[in-house]
Amino acid sequence: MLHVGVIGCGGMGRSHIDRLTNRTQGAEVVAVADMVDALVEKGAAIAGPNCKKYKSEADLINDPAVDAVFIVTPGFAHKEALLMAIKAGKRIFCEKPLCTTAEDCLEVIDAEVKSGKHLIQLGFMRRYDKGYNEVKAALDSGEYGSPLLLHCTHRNPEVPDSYTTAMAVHDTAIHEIDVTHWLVNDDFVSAQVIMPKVTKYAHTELADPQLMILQTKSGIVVEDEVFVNCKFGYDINCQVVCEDGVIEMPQPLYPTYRKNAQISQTIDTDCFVRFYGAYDEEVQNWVNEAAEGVIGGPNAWDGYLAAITADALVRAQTSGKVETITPAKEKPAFYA
Ligand SMILES: NC(=O)C1=CN([C@@H]2O[C@H](COP(=O)(O)OP(=O)(O)OC[C@H]3O[C@@H](n4cnc5c(N)ncnc54)[C@H](O)[C@@H]3O)[C@@H](O)[C@H]2O)C=CC1
Ligand SMILES: O=C1[C@@H](O)[C@H](O)[C@@H](O)[C@H](O)[C@H]1O
Repeated sequence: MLHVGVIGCGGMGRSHIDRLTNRTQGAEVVAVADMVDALVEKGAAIAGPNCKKYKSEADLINDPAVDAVFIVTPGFAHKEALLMAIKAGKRIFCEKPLCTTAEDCLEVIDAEVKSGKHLIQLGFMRRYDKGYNEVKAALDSGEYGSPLLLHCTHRNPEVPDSYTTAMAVHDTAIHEIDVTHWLVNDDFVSAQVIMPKVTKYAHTELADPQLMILQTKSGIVVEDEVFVNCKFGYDINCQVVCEDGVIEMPQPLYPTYRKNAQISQTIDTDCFVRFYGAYDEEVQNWVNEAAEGVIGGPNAWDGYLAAITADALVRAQTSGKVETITPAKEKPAFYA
């Protein structure tokens, strides 16, 4: 049994506590931590009566009863917890993003490499989604030829007032940055953002929607419409245009209804429902792989590549220019 401590008992943290407790084999949440007492209580209540409660993440990480930690705090708080958990030699599942700056990601990478152990998996759950995996299998079969162009949409019904223009990149498009680089197995070299007319539903400071354009080393173009006040639902699409055909990611299966001369079908309204199966799959895999001491999913280097791509997109939001993406160092052999 893998004894897990979960840091951060907000929306995503409680979702992972429930997943680890009720839908994952081979793991038990033995401790939770949050700065807010009421949230510690809520998180522990999901895990059960034996769960330890901490206010300090350091105390949870250094508890010898904790074999592995889940870091589910906001991105800006990840670095400190990651460095502490690496130092303690704990297996880590860290929600996206790895860190909010590329420099911080490199510091974490250096610490992991120095530890000599593969410890960190990142919460890029789309790599575990059935639909994306079907697209990947079709691409890898070679039957459709080389991918040339990807059309993606990432639409959320709404966002809180605290959501900023840069978060459209760091918090939202970061999923397409990772999953499309994984789908086509190529790294991004340039980034551009086009700002259309702003929706009347965006709060005053927010540019919404945004069209983000990325290009890979081999020339593949990914265009991603990020629209976080679309109002109608949580709508994720991905279409890959290849030399010998087009592959479109399937949508979740819901019945279609015919009434009053119209056809209708349900659209999910949040990521928790849309990617329910993917979150369960990523966590079960991470637990299974703990026995072998390997990290099979997205690792810290993937987190760094996503961070430098995100940084270029954020620069492009204000410059209006095509920004280049250059890693500050070669991929360490450790991540080969
Ligand atoms: N993979 C996915 O689709 C999703 C991932 N996320 C990620 O999950 C993480 C958490 O997001 P939410 O739960 O939505 O945020 P949230 O703000 O609801 O919860 C974060 C919690 O962390 C606590 N916290 C902050 N710093 C702390 C510290 N140093 N020690 C202990 N507790 C601390 C806060 O008190 C808060 O309760 C973020 O990295 C976010 O990007 C969130 C939603 C979906
Ligand atoms: O990760 C997530 C949120 O943090 C983010 O705010 C949303 O835009 C994404 O759709 C969701 O998957």
